[in-house]
Amino acid sequence: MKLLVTGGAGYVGSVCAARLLEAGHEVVVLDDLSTGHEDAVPSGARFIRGDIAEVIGDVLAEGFDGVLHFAAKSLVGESMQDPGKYWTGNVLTAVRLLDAMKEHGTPKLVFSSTAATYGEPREVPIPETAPTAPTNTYGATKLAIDHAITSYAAAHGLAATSLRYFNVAGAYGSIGERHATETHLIPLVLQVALGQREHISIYGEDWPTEDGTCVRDYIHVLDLADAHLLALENATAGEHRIYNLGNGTGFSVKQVIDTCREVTGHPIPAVVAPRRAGDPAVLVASAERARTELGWKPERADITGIVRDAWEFTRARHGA
Ligand SMILES: NC(=O)c1ccc[n+]([C@@H]2O[C@H](COP(=O)([O-])OP(=O)(O)OC[C@H]3O[C@@H](n4cnc5c(N)ncnc54)[C@H](O)[C@@H]3O)[C@@H](O)[C@H]2O)c1
Ligand SMILES: O=c1ccn([C@@H]2O[C@H](COP(=O)(O)OP(=O)(O)O[C@H]3O[C@H](CO)[C@H](O)[C@H](O)[C@H]3O)[C@@H](O)[C@H]2O)c(=O)[nH]1
Repeated sequence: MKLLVTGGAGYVGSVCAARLLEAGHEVVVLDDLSTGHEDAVPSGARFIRGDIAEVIGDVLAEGFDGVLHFAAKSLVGESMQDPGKYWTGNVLTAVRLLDAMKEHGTPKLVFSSTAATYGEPREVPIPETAPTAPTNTYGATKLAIDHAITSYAAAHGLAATSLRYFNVAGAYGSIGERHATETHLIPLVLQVALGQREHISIYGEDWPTEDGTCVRDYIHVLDLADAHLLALENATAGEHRIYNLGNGTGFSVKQVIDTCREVTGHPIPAVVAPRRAGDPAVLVASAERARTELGWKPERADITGIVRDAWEFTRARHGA
């Protein structure tokens, strides 16, 4: 297939672009480099630098079999302080993309949705049938896009899939997570091991969990990439399917820090800090639907392996 990967200079998009190329697809990456890096775009992909909202019509006019839409603003805190950036950057941009796909007859879409569409869970593990009540603007914009996709699929015959990622982690060789503004736990802990940070702050030790720290479902970015390939293969015209992607196992913040200590051999000082606003205590996915309908099976669920891949990537980038 000839595929457009928006956000293919970012963390998840660049890993997925590399895997799509390996699977024999033709890949064009569209990215404005607002948070991405040109050198993360895999060498076999054609790179177009531009803002989707401005150039998507011209780009899709050349004819594509599908779009994988990773591009987004995705900082939860920023989304609360500057919501306009998220409603414009995420929702308006996605509607422009959907209109251009309709105009140029692009048949398939895979969209990066998020666990943040559910908000505070009422049941754990979280199935796709759980109520969607986002607790932050980022999640609200992703949910709005999911709704837009549902109606475009029904009205215009789009074959669409939303993949709701839980906590993406790990790396694929030299491609990994390097956000200029890093908020994610594992890369921050690894910065301590590198000596770039003195300690890691644990956001709350009084949560209703076994060790008092928040529990999350960490999914290897390569397992995520596999799900994108399966979603492309299994999509049906006129349908919008939604799948949660996680391992179904939760790890606490303390367990993650301990794993990082074990993998890096660094003591990694940790300091207990106040809770971070908007954090649910436990987020764990039920990915049963992806398993049964897509035949997806995460192969790299082991947290030590996930951290090891992230550490190898981080160490190699910093020559440590
Ligand atoms: N990383 C996670 O844990 C996680 C979890 C759930 C969902 N997601 C979603 O997955 C996707 C990828 O996340 P990531 O961590 O790789 O983020 P990222 O910031 O590394 O990548 C996003 C990419 O999109 C590009 N971009 C943003 N707006 C654009 C625009 N208007 N036009 C063109 N390019 C644009 C950026 O330059 C960047 O390269 C996002 O949609 C995010 O919301 C990520
Ligand atoms: O310095 C830190 C950073 C994080 N945490 C904790 O570590 C856990 C994981 O935090 P991340 O920021 O790595 O990830 P989130 O669970 O907040 O975010 C993930 O889930 C969100 C949905 O809630 C979004 O989808 C987001 O993109 C995705 O990365 C949370 O309990 C957080 O409080 C710390 O204790 N200290």
